[in-house]
Amino acid sequence: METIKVKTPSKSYPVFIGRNATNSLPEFIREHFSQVGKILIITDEKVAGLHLHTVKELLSGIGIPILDYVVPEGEHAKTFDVFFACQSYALSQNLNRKSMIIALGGGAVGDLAGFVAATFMRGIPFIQVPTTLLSHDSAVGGKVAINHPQGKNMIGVFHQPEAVFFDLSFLETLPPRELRSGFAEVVKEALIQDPGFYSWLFANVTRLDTLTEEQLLHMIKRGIEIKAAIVEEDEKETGVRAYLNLGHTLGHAIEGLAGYGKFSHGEAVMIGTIFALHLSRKKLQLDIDLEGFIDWARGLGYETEIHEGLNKTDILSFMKRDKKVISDIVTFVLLEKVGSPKMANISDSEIMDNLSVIYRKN
Ligand SMILES: NC(=O)c1ccc[n+]([C@@H]2O[C@H](COP(=O)([O-])OP(=O)(O)OC[C@H]3O[C@@H](n4cnc5c(N)ncnc54)[C@H](O)[C@@H]3O)[C@@H](O)[C@H]2O)c1
Ligand SMILES: O=C(O)C(=O)C[C@@H](O)[C@H](O)[C@H](O)COP(=O)(O)O
Ligand SMILES: [Zn+2]
Repeated sequence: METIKVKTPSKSYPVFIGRNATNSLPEFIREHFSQVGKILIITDEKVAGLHLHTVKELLSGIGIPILDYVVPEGEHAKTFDVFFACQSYALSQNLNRKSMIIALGGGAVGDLAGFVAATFMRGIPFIQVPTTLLSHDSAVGGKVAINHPQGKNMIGVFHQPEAVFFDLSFLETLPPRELRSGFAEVVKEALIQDPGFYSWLFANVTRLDTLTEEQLLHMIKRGIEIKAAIVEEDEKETGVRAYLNLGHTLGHAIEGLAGYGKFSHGEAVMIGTIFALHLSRKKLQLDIDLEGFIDWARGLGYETEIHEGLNKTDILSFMKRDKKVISDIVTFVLLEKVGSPKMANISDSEIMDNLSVIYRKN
């Protein structure tokens, strides 16, 4: 099993990665959280059917009552109503400040359960047990949130987990579309920080359905190392952490405007990344074979364009509420080189002019 240590000003914690990494969860809780009175596992309907019994079985011998609360899948979990229902359930089961939450699922579950943990009685500990490729990104770094109809992750806090157990065996049940969604965040991490890793991905990953466990482990580990290093330097996003938002300015707008679920998070981020690469070429003379990148993305099954139903004016208005906006100017993460990101203010008219590159031509 691989272990990566994350050290932020508010908390240091381990990330365990490997097949059956969750086998070490009972021992970790016994060793570090023996005083915990109750554990609440928050998971979604799909993951509950697939993996909840395994985790509950593992924890059955630790002598702490284990409860579970099952929420809807995907972005449907990141709503105020579901958040409130989790709090109500926790109160009805007499959880208190000596309780702990386990987030079992993908990024949506992790974001929701982490926010429930951060706010229940002003904050209790939680452990991330990610089950998607994407959640190598979401489980690390402590951004936890729910959505508002006006934007993604608008209501949230920073609340670091006590540990992350990334069990590769859970990925075996992941549908191809979810693998694709997660791979977009791997590409993002490579683009912002590691040209060698990016070249490796570009040369070696031409299909997502034939990835070996060794390849998956490599990309999850390297992705987490990159994320952890950035979060260690800037836990609360006052500076470099914003680089992890490459592709997200437009990505969040596409996700939100199309209706959550139409594009998965990673699918939308991939289109946002293509737009950011296009702007980077134009504004910062980024030397990249963008057409080759787009062909690669298409070959992996990504949509690389959007249709007229998502109109430019709505996209711009949505992006005006992005958390990186400064004095009403939309700020994008661009690249000077692969591995060298830079923040850039882009005027509304420039955004409108350039958005045409991501519209379907016929
Ligand atoms: N906090 C952060 O730093 C951060 C980083 C990246 C993304 N995010 C958020 O994460 C979310 C996207 O993450 P995600 O794609 O993992 O979300 P998700 O939790 O919605 O999972 C995607 C789908 O896969 C299913 N699933 C999960 N694990 C499975 C498994 N092992 N086998 C079969 N099906 C499984 C889920 O039920 C769901 O339908 C978005 O809300 C995004 O905003 C947060
Ligand atoms: O950890 C971060 O910082 C990120 O930006 C990671 C992103 O992949 C993730 O989607 C995050 O939730 C976006 O945050 P937001 O602040 O733009 O809502
Ligand atoms: Zn993301």
